[in-house]
Amino acid sequence: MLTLTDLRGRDVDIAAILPRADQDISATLDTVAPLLEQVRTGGESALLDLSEKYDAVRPPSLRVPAQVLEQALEQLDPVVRDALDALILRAREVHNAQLPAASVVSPGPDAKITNRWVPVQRVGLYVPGGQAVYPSSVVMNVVPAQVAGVAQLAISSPPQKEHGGWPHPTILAAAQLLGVEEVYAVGGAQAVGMFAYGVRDDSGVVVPPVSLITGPGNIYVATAKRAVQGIVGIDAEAGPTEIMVLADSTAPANLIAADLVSQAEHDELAAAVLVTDSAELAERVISQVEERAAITRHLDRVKQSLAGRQSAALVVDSMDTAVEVANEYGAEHLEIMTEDDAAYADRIHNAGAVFLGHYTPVSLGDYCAGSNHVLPTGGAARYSSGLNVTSFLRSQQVVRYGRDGLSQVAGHVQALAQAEDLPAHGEAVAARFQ
Ligand SMILES: NC(=O)c1ccc[n+]([C@@H]2O[C@H](COP(=O)([O-])OP(=O)(O)OC[C@H]3O[C@@H](n4cnc5c(N)ncnc54)[C@H](O)[C@@H]3O)[C@@H](O)[C@H]2O)c1
Ligand SMILES: N[C@H](CO)Cc1c[nH]c[nH+]1
Ligand SMILES: [Zn+2]
Repeated sequence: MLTLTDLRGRDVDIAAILPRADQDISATLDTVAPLLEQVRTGGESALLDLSEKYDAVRPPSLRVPAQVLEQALEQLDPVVRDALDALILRAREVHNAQLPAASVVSPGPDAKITNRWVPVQRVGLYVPGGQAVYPSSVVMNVVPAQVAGVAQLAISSPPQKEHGGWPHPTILAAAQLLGVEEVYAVGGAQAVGMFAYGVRDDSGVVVPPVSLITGPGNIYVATAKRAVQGIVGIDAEAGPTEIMVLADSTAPANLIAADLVSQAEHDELAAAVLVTDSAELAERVISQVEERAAITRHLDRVKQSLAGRQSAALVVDSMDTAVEVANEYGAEHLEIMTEDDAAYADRIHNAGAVFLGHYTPVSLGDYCAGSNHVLPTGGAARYSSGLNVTSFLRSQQVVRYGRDGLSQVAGHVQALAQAEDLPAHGEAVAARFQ
């Protein structure tokens, strides 16, 4: 199932041997582009047709009525409600601390630059719901958006045949718990298209377009987000889940196996990777993974994920090489289980989030650590962050110089305008003193 790749003694190009799925975003663009075009040109009826095709149900309407949201919360299992309350509390505390402060700088006399943080006005939050149910992703999207001060939040999640064509009731209950009233029963690439282009009919706007789309999803969702980037902003490409465990010979094989299987159950395309300098540990992990995978509830998905090209146990010459591999891979989640986790963590540049020690499994971060579980995948952790409060803010500079302030630098502006052969720039300054 999980294959051992022994790289010891081999002089390899690390980037070339990294385990990655065959079906990535580039390979999926051809499938997703026509769906987006169908939504752009066909509006509401196209969205309903696509739900029928991909979710096997035509929802009663795009928007979920208020009473359906209210009823979902009323009927929510109290144990799940307690868990959601606990998650919301921790997530709010963590995300409140991320709010950046404004700065005011006077770089000279009679000169002031204010750097302020302005929330995006309207955002579309995607909550997955194809193979599993993700109320936790409601919280992970909504809490940072609310802390940032976003005025309009809209959620979209796939319609469910067993629930009358509405998104799963636990997702609706989580939305209601957080006070989000605008919820749509649309999934996949079509939901991304709906948010990006908006929907109009003869009587006017049905769904206003958003400025930013955030949230996780499968390969179709992540691909659609890449495709609409530029029309709208996106948080990051947060596609099929990845876990990499960086471990030395001191690590417990049973816990590593449990964590690899835990993330493999998300999706056939999920990636579970171990990188270690201990062949003996790798062999023990592989055998424990096999035992667990054989009896786990979603064994078909798990087996496909572990057998796919994206999953592997990599054995390398040294822990230095293991760190190099981890940085080159840029995992969504990187667990570190070594004799000195903090020291290894200091050497990690590229990872969506880092989980240290035996008591910090990724599934804790998925649900209740307080950290955000919407994280970049496919190597995007090299340049993107996990979802956070600043994902919903823009830095905006407000500039004010007075007459004295401008006169101090007028000569420099003239000199640079001449040097760039843009004399009208200099003349605009000179005009103030004529
Ligand atoms: N990176 C992160 O932060 C993060 C967090 C949570 C979950 N995830 C990932 O989210 C994903 C959830 O996936 P899911 O499938 O359960 O739900 P989903 O809501 O992401 O996807 C379901 C939608 O996919 C579309 N779809 C399915 N098959 C299709 C096809 N052949 N062609 C076009 N569209 C198709 C359908 O429209 C359906 O509504 C998993 O991959 C999981 O690993 C990632
Ligand atoms: N592991 C996922 C992030 O890739 C998040 C999640 C939600 N529910 C369970 N897990
Ligand atoms: Zn998970």
